[in-house]
Amino acid sequence: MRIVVFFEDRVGIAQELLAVLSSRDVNVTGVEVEPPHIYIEAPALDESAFARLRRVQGVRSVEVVDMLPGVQRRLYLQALLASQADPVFAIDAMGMVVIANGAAVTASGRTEATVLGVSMGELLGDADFAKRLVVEGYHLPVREIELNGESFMLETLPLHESSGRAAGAVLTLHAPSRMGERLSALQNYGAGGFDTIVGTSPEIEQLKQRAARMALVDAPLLITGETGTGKELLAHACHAGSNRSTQPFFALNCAALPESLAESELFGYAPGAFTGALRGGKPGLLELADGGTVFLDEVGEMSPYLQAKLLRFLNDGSFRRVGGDRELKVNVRVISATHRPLEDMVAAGHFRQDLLFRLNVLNLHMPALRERPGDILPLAQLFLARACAQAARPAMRLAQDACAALLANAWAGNIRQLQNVIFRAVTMAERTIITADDLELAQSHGSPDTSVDAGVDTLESAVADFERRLLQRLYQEFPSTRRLAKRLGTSHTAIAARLKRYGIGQP
Ligand SMILES: Nc1ncnc2c1ncn2[C@@H]1O[C@H](COP(=O)(O)OP(=O)(O)OP(=O)(O)O)[C@@H](O)[C@H]1O
Repeated sequence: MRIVVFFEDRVGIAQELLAVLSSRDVNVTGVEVEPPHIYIEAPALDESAFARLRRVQGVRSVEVVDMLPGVQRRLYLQALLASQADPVFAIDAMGMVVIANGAAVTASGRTEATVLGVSMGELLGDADFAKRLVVEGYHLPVREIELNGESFMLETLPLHESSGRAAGAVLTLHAPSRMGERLSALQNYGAGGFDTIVGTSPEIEQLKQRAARMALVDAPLLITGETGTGKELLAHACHAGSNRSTQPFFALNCAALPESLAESELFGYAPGAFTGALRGGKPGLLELADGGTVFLDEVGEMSPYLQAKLLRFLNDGSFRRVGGDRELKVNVRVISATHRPLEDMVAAGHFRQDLLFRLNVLNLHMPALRERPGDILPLAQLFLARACAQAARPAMRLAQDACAALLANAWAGNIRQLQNVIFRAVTMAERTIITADDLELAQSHGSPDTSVDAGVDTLESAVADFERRLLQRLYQEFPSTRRLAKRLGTSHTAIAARLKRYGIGQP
């Protein structure tokens, strides 16, 4: 049993409370003092013990609680770390690993026990790592590193004790292809609003005007558009421009999680819902966002079961936590997004028509980048400035041939791809002028599919040609054999052999 005693702050009161318990032979197993509260864990306390504690001078109340706050914070911290898709290490002032999240343990290719306490330099195969950390004040500029044969962009956040003394750092390892995305997320979300949506093309201006009107209507909104066009950014801007702007905004990518995890993330779970669950249960995003907005990305990927549960929530605002029997009601605006044609999915029986009606009360369409070429260079300039700041490089500029190459590219991966191309160019460029050669763009400009049947001799050569172009294109987004193999559902060695055959990614 855990209790919290709320007291008037006076010297010695904590000891007095513990003395009361020890005089009653209560075996106290945990104590946390956070004046004016003391939290106590003990096997069992009867009413008379409660009454006795309440009689101690200065005690205002004694209540039962679910968890000691320190334990709760630790559990939340663990859950927070586990929810991070990117590897995160916390290291001490000597460069030794103190905490590693699940992704970090996996990326290191070791077990948790053999990662903790090991020097980060050893993991990175860089004997001078700790020395450099100290010299640079635990704040290294973003740079590419290798962990267990895979490349990452390393971001360092120094940690200081309250006295100002360096206590170590938190290291986050981002896949190079996602670094630009992260930069933007960090910098845009702080500001919020439609001004964060860069672009002056008539298409985007019109969209922003419509979106600003829709932001104020408190009804579900569906955003359609190709992947990487800025749907999440638009969703956030709609939240920031709504009457809910001071309330929370939470996003869930329905494609990234298996059904059971997506369900508990969204709806939460009740105490004891499953083995390994937090004792007191866990609120889901809908509860946490009460009064605010939940953004459901890739909503077309939701399982039929979750579609039914979401539909029920949209119908009357109520739901149950996983394993819970209590009906909960919250006031949350749902903004969803998809790059899939939901009408076709309805026709094929993969998406519920009634759910589509509910989600699609309002709708906005994000145009692809190639449909608004006027926005390419302003966006490139924005990402260039951000990447230089993040990578601690002097200001850079785009040469004319680089601008021409950017304008001629097909941008199958849209703005996210543009962001990644610029970020890589900044980290790799030797000089402060970025030329077309510094940009890792696929050779074939224009629509990637138009020339598939041109000049085909044999099926074999046509397939090889397709394979080469596919890999060239995907390699920009997944620039490591391991990731590319995962994306294409094949083995690491099969991809490595093909990349070698087509000379992709070779110096
Ligand atoms: N108009 C814009 N101005 C500035 N940054 C943008 C703009 N549009 C998109 N971005 C940035 O491009 C990246 C991709 O955008 P976002 O994640 O919003 O796309 P998405 O359509 O939701 O992608 P997906 O469908 O893959 O989830 C983000 O980092 C975002 O901040």
